[in-house]
Amino acid sequence: MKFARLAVLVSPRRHPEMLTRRRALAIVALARGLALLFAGLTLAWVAVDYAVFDPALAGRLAVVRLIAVVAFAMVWGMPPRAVSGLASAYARLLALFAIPAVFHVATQEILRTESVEGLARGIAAAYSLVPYAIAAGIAAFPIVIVECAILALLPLGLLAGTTLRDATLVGNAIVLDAFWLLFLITGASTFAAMSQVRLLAALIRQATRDPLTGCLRRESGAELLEAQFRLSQRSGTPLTVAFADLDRFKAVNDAWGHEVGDQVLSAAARALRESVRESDLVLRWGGEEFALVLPDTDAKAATRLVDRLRERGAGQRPDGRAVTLSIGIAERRADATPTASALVDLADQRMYVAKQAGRNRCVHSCGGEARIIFDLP
Ligand SMILES: Nc1nc2c(ncn2[C@@H]2O[C@H](COP(=O)(O)OP(=O)(O)OP(=O)(O)O)[C@@H](O)[C@H]2O)c(=O)[nH]1
Repeated sequence: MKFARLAVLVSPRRHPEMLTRRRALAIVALARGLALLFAGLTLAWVAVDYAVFDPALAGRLAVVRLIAVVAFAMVWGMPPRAVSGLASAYARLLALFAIPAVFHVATQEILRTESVEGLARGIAAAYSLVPYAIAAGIAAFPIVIVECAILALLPLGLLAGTTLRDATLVGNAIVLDAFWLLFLITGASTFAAMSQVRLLAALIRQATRDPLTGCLRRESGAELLEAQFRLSQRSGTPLTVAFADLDRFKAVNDAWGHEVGDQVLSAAARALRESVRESDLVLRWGGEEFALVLPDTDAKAATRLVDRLRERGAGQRPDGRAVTLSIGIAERRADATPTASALVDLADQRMYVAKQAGRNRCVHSCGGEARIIFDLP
């Protein structure tokens, strides 16, 4: 697995915007669903308590349960857009996990002073399993290692709290077993949670990437370009689009067939992807055309991309000749383009100017010089 794909499972800071958005939506939906389920189960269990405990004890437990039910209902009903994106998802997730934690502390406090026998003892023992249930709950969410580790502190803290309160339990083999069991459940849950992230990332990748070139599909890329354009307008930062088109690509297909054409196209796309920064976007605009979106980059800085491309090359045709590209560059502020599509159109027009100037050229401004990209023998 490539490092970038592995990093996606470790920290949310390495996630592409699309994955962050989908993950946030999934976490919120799952948290709401589980909150509703737990509210129902917590309420229904009041009847079990009354059936096995004496009414005074069942009554005290019922008060705690009713408070938990209200709290779960609040998690379910939290307004979805109170905070945007992952922040909203985290708020709901933490609230959902905090409720059983507080419930556990309160019910253990109540049960600690009671001596119960028979079936009641069995039911009372179930109350001490809440930390394991919390650890298992991690598995329900598409979350990464860092997030799992933070959530795992809750059940760990609860178990440690129980142990430290009773000095006779410290170092006790049964308690050590309990910790091992908790680590085991947490490990399995973390693995399940990460698998969900991986699946989500793969599905998003499949839906948004062009399978031949690995570049963003035009539809999904255009949505991200729109977002970058608005961001750049709001923050006043530059935004450049470089429109690149392979030169005389039809001749490759005609001479060596479509399969070889596909290989040449995918090698050129790889060269483009490897020449941009990680924060840039490479869209397959159509056929052998690519739109490179360079946030926080002005037209002058974009020439560095052309320099990197010159050094790296865009691949070779089967006859050994270098594949060349014609590139048009436009920048939102300098070219005063009012919309994202106007920015792409201008870059596209300049790409045609580069074609007319003899191909293998890059054009930056209207009426500007068409600079040669690759030095050909
Ligand atoms: N193999 C392959 N060919 C493709 C694909 N998409 C588009 N093409 C081909 O790309 C070629 C583009 O041809 P033209 O638009 O004439 O452009 P060109 O030959 O590159 O010439 P200039 O752009 O003027 O330098 C066509 O033959 C398309 O069939 C693809 O996914 N795979």
